[in-house]
Amino acid sequence: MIIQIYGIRTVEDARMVIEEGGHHIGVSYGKIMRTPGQISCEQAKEIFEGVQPSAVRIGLTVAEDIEEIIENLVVTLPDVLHLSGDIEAIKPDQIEILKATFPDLKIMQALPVLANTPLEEQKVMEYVRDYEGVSDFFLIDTKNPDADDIGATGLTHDIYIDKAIIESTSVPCIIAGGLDAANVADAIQVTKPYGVDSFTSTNFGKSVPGKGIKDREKVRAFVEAVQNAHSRQ
Ligand SMILES: O=C(O)c1ccccc1NCC(=O)[C@H](O)[C@H](O)COP(=O)(O)O
Repeated sequence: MIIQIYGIRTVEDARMVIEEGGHHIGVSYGKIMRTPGQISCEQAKEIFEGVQPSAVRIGLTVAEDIEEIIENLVVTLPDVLHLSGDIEAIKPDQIEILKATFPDLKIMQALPVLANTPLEEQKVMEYVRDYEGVSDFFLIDTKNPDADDIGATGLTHDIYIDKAIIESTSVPCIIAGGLDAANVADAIQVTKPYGVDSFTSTNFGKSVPGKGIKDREKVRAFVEAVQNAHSRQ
């Protein structure tokens, strides 16, 4: 079971997460500031170089301009590009261009799931069909209906929607959205995902600008909960 931890802003946090059992380290970056926790491309590059090759390095962008995404990728060179902006802004044929430009790059497309909304009233299954041909992974994540980007909400959604998606596609799916040490076992048992993701629940309560935000004790509790749930399967 892959464990992906987001919110990595320093090499120290990246190494700590890997020591505690994380497999994918998630870094939100960009030249143009688009999300509150985003770091620069140069900082992301330093983190990715500092952990190579012991983890899968995930670079997150919410940019909606393909030229901007390419310009940032040239600097950061992650193993996986996580597209977490408005899904309709980057079409599958533009992802083909990214894949042709960076042949070794894998794509993780975030799939937006709205909380408290039945599956039939959401477009997520349509997105699965449209994007499965160009995605190496899906991240099934909670979307705030008022935001363009997907994720980092700390909010759960109906895990039976994740189950339906996972059963409908051959693309490996990582589940996300308000997962924590207390609810992740149930989510694993119901959905049988390729992996699980955490951001909010593994952060310190308060963040200090320029410092790491990941709490070792919370990361450890999350990893232990995932490993225990996985060994019971
Ligand atoms: O990591 C970020 O800063 C970020 C910013 C904007 C959109 C998504 C972002 N992270 C994506 C992730 O994969 C989160 O870990 C995922 O959304 C789960 O977040 P949470 O529900 O807070 O655990």
